[in-house]
Amino acid sequence: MGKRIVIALGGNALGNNLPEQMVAVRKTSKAIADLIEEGHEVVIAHGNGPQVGMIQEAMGLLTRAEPEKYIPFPLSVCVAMSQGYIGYDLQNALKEELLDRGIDKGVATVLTQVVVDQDDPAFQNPTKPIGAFLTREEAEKMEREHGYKMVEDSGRGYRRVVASPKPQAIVELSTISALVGSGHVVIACGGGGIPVVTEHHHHLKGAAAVIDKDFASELMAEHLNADMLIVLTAVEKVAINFNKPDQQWLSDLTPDKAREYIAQGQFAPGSMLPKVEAALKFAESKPGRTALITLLEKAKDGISGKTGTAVHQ
Ligand SMILES: Nc1ncnc2c1ncn2[C@@H]1O[C@H](COP(=O)(O)OP(=O)(O)O)[C@@H](O)[C@H]1O
Ligand SMILES: NC(=O)OP(=O)(O)O
Repeated sequence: MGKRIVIALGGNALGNNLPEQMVAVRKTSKAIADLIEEGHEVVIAHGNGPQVGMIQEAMGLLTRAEPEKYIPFPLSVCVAMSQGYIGYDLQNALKEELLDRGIDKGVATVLTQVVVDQDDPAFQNPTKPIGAFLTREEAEKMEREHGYKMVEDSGRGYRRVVASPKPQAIVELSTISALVGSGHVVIACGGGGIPVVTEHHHHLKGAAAVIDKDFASELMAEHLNADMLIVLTAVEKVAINFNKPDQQWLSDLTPDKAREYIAQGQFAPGSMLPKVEAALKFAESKPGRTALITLLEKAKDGISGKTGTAVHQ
């Protein structure tokens, strides 16, 4: 029987720049269309780390070059831009792939705002890596010239980090739910959602942050009463002792084991840790719910229990 599935697409599903993205979304669309063809209801969220960093960098260059002409763009607006252009590419590639298979379904991106708490301690402690991977020298230059906080990201180079508060509520949830309920394929909560804080008189104010898309996808999966949360990334399974001689790939993970491994520091912050935390939260949110972490091209096999790391009670 078809399941309701929320998919969180990682960086490798989108590429690092526009030409890479246009190629990547075609492959991504094939994997998603396979699930729709099998009768699953699919809701898609995606990351935006490289893209939002690039957009903010480009906007920063413009405003620094001609400060009398351009006003700096807030980070929340950069997140909105990243949702727009990734959603545009993804919805077109997926629509085309579905039509090629004779499936005529509406596919649309919902520009999504996600409420965060303005007192979230994350605002005082930036942890979310965005933008390109840099060398140590380049990172030190960024620190000196722009006052950015830079960190080493899982052995892949240095990246800027920004605040990443936890998602509290999805503003456009009822719209997303109505579209999904009437058979449309929805792309929502892109880049974790545009972070907003609530002010007086229903006013929403953009916040300088990038929400983790794994946590936003988890929240959306809970609220849409999804059966599965699938986090698609660059590894087929989650490992303990990752990249060490005694590395061990995990097929099944109970919430208790996940907590034990988290306490041991088995999962890198900013990369695998939020995925395992989101999977654990979803698995515990209601009996019968499963979260799966695997490769994009293994999504179909993962759903049928052949691969990936499944987190369930
Ligand atoms: N314990 C672990 N098991 C598997 N992968 C891990 C682990 N710790 C860190 N990683 C790294 O985390 C990466 C996934 O994080 P990241 O690339 O940030 O995600 P995304 O796909 O959302 O862009 C994997 O490709 C892997 O290199
Ligand atoms: N917003 C977000 O989580 O992006 P990445 O998945 O690219 O890090």
